[in-house]
Amino acid sequence: MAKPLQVEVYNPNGKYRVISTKSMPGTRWINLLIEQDCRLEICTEKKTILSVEDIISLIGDRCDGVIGQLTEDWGETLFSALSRAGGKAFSNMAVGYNNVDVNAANKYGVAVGNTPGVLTETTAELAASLSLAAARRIVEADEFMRAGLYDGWLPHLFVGNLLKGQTVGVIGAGRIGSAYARMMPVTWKRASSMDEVLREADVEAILINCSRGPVIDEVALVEHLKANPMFRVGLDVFEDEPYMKPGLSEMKNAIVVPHIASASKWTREGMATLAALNVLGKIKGYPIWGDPNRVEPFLDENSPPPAACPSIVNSKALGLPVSKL
Ligand SMILES: O=C(O)[C@H](O)CO
Repeated sequence: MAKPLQVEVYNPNGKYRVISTKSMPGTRWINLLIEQDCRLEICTEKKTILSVEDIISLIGDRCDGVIGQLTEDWGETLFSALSRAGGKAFSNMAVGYNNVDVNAANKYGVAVGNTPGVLTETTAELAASLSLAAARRIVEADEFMRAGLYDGWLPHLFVGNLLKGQTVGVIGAGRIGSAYARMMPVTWKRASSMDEVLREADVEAILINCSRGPVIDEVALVEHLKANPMFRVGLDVFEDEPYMKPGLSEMKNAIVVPHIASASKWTREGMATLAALNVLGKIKGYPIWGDPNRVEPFLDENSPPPAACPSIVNSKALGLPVSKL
């Protein structure tokens, strides 16, 4: 029999059993759960990505809710295991939920939470940082310095692109894309189609992806980077994460970072709190918050959070009531 995974247990006599598949930033989310009579088990296994079998063993015979991560495969197998254990609540600690089969969750009556509203500015700041770093070749220049190659100023040394006054093309200008456009030292306007974005944008020579890896064909991108040394890319996410397609890591005109767009302390602690409150709210039978992007009341450390689930993506399918707060 497989060895049980290591867990850290809080409030062992709590009435509701909640699992978090990973340790998450901050402590408020832990306190909120234990104050509301939850026994919290946090998986402390060293491996980065837990398998479906690992999570089944964490769920065990009785489990009221699970807080999971975007690296996990939440499909039919896990939702049926959670349902068999009596659980009706799951939340991703992420705004994206492309790792979740929502239809399978609906089939087993499990609410699926996510964490919008708290990532917008943090993600936009990383996208802006990547744009500026790519335009001004900061990573290449840093590597050059550290390698001891700088032996004096030269007219051609690391010449990049000036962004001021250019037009940036944002494909998918929702909350994050719009915040990014406002941060950039460029002019911007709304376009009506992808073709118009590509026709009008000057910053086409720099491609930034802080959404999900599969929106870019990474093999084609590597070929394009090889053929066009002046084309630059800043990637936070990868087609086959955590792997990069062959050749990408050798490209000097690519900046690659490990999916850290939401990685500010405030945002990550907020995501943990929202994910915990999604699970807690469903366990307690609370209604669903009316506007999932208006999350401030849940994040105010000086007052108790509203008695509501901050964001449940399948609330309509499950017929869950909406909060009047
Ligand atoms: O979906 C999300 O929340 C982000 O990708 C995490 O950084």
